[in-house]
Amino acid sequence: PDLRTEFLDLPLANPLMNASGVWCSVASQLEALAECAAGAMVTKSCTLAQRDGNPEPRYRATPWGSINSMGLPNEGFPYYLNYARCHDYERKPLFMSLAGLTLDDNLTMVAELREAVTPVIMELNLSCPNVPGKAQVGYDFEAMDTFIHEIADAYDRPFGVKLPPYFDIAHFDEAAAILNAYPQIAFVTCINSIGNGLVIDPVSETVVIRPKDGFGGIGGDFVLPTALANVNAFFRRCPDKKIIGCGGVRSGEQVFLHLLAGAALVQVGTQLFEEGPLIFPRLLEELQAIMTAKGYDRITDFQGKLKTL
Ligand SMILES: O=C(O)c1[nH]c(=O)[nH]c(=O)c1I
Repeated sequence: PDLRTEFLDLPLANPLMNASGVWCSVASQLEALAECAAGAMVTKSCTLAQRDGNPEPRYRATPWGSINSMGLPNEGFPYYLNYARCHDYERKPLFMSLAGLTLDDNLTMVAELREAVTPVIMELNLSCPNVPGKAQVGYDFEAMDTFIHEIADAYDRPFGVKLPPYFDIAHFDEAAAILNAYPQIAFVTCINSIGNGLVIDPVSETVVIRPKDGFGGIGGDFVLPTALANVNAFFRRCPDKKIIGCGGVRSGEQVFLHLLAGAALVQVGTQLFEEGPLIFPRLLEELQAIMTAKGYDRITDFQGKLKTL
């Protein structure tokens, strides 16, 4: 079967990529992603200045997924802009994730990104749940509208937003209404981690990560139904936009489900953290096996064709 696809008029070898934050914080990791089998890649969300992030331990894998409260550690915007300038775009598209701590910081980064002659695709992260004292924009619809309005004005190209999971139909409706008011938003990445879960070790009777009394974003198997719901909810509500699926992918089957639910591309987070970039050839093989078994020759044969009862 043919796994080739395209995104914003760019050809991709396949619809897979990393989730922002995983295996993409420093040049050595970015170079590994550039060389691996994934069809695209994205950088760690960055702030204007370098950040150490939260105290460790701040990430833990569990049998059903992961919990993290990294706290937005990153090398700072100039570092990732420099990588974007050096990236080989013939090899695969590069997305750059921005997560400024304030609207002004985002506007400063966006203005500089606009001046930089690079075909990088901006993914605006509105959903970081782990910066103490910063409520995430994705759950404040007024702030979300303002952020997007100002950033769309300051930027001259299509871009996307990384959203948190929503759980109420009224919130899907309200968030989609905001996004649909901005044609410049070409894609929506659903979902970021499910914020502020709590993993407790029954033996030590202790939380498993240090920051925020053990509260952190949940990823992995546990979030798959919520991820698929958010992908499909925005796929139905934003017909003029692409949806990038993220959440709960550990095998070809979940890639297939995200594509069926309407995803154009599929990001891998927790399982990439655990397995490394060699997960991508495995996921591609497993996806191809599923397509062969079902008689699908290409992604468009089933993409977005989820059936209801
Ligand atoms: O704690 C983090 O760095 C982090 N962790 C997440 O789970 N999602 C995010 O968007 C971010 I910026």
